[in-house]
Amino acid sequence: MKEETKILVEKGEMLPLMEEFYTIQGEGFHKGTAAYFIRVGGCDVGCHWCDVKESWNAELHPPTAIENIVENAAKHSKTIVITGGEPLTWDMGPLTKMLKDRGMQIHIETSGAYKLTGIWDWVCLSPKKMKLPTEEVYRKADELKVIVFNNDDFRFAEEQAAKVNEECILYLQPEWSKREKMSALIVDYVMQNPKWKVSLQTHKYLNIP
Ligand SMILES: C[S@@+](CC[C@H](N)C(=O)[O-])C[C@H]1O[C@@H](n2cnc3c(N)ncnc32)[C@H](O)[C@@H]1O
Ligand SMILES: Nc1nc2[nH]cc(C(=O)O)c2c(=O)[nH]1
Ligand code: SF4
Ligand SMILES: [Mg+2]
Repeated sequence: MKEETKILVEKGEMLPLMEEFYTIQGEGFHKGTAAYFIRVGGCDVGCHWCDVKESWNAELHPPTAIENIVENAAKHSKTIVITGGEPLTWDMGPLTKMLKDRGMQIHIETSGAYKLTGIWDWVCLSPKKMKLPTEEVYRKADELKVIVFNNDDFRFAEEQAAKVNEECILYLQPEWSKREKMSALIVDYVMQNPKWKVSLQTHKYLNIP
């Protein structure tokens, strides 16, 4: 990478862009809502069941000027979801400011493992055992979305729920490869513990991105 590009990426003025697509938010509180997704490359959290491992290596994704990202997004939707990879690997300040200046609603999908940068209308925190969220993101999370891969994830979910703010909406989402077994367990758990709600990856059932 050219030195010049590296500096712009460090400042958050260019970002390694994996893909961008207009679709329906499949998960969590805003499921069913049309939104433009910006998927930024780079993540070293290392979830073994991650459904987008191609995003991990930032070097495989072209550094892209945020002006170009914003221009494309503006053509499609007022609701923007920034995901990855782990978007908080990078300084989200410049991108989110530019999107806000264009009057957009901006949501983030994050593990919360790194410093929370950027201006957000909605923070979806999906904590991971290997790299726990920062204290700030627990305070700012609008929804907590815990992925359930095995029984221990119910314990982990309660531990994480104890750390988020009072208004945060609590979701349990089955890990996709275990969806049959875990969906049944989640249904029972939510009926026993109704502060939780079920979240499914509805876009996968709809066969959309
Ligand atoms: C691919 S991640 C990218 C954003 C960020 N790194 C994170 O983990 O929140 C987007 C969302 O998909 C969830 N996810 C990833 N792989 C999954 C799987 N196999 N089954 C269910 N949810 C999954 C993550 O927990 C997260 O909520
Ligand atoms: N439709 C759709 N909804 C999503 N919600 C969160 C996603 C993500 O990968 O961050 C995602 C995704 O990849 N597609
Ligand atoms: S934190 Fe997100 S992108 Fe990174 S490995 Fe885990 S699910 Fe995948
Ligand atoms: Mg996804």
